[in-house]
Amino acid sequence: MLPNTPIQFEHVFKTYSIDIHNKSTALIDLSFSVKQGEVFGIIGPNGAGKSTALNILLGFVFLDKGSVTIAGKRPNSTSCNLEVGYLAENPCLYRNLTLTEHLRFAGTVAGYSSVASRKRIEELLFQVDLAHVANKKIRHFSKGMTQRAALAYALFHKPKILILDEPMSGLDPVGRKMVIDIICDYNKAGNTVLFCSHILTDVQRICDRIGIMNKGKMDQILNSIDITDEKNLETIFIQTVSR
Ligand SMILES: Nc1ncnc2c1ncn2[C@@H]1O[C@H](COP(=O)(O)OP(=O)(O)OP(=O)(O)O)[C@@H](O)[C@H]1O
Repeated sequence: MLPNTPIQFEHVFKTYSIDIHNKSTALIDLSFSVKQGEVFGIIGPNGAGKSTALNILLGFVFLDKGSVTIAGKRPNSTSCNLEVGYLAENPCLYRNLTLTEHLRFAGTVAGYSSVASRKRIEELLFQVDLAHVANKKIRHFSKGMTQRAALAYALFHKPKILILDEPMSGLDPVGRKMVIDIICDYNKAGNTVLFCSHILTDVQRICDRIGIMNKGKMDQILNSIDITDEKNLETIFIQTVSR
């Protein structure tokens, strides 16, 4: 069972050292939480600290001060990794392996038997609509197909929490819709989603709550239900980041 607050940032600070004299401040007192079963979208201008926040949550980057929990545990602990799926902005799949080979590997890592793994692969190929290219090498995939393949890989172990960095970037409208539908289906099954994106239309369409990050902190959190249309979100965004 996941806690009611599967993701929590409390007063998180992060500064990168660029060289011996220069530092770059990414997060300044970042606090927010994501509730069980919601889709939470983070938007914000370039350099606001969105990727740094996700990287800390996944344990790729260490925070300087504050605390972060995911699935009630410290980032990157073995028990929390079983609950978490992650899709990077530019997923690193092996160009010379097929999608089936990737998924079989995910099954082995997740401890599935070969029979259970075969069944799960079939389900996922159907879900991401890639059964027809299951045995093609990833290097022959388009950007949209690669994104869906990576999503299948991230979902293999049925994580309760899905983290996505710019999941729709670079996709055409059909590819975007497919990825959005997969995320929405996954959420309807009771799972929690946190993602960051620059595409306000998509954020508006799929999120329960939207956090606007600016200059390393969470400036405000909006309930999607209170935003009448996409223009409205754009206006709030621009007002927030130009303060
Ligand atoms: N590895 C790094 N080394 C040094 N500085 C970094 C590093 N990663 C990020 N930064 C700095 O931290 C700040 C926040 O960057 P971050 O990538 O988290 O922002 P972002 O909101 O994800 O931006 P974008 O929308 O452009 O992806 C920026 O000033 C950036 O230059």
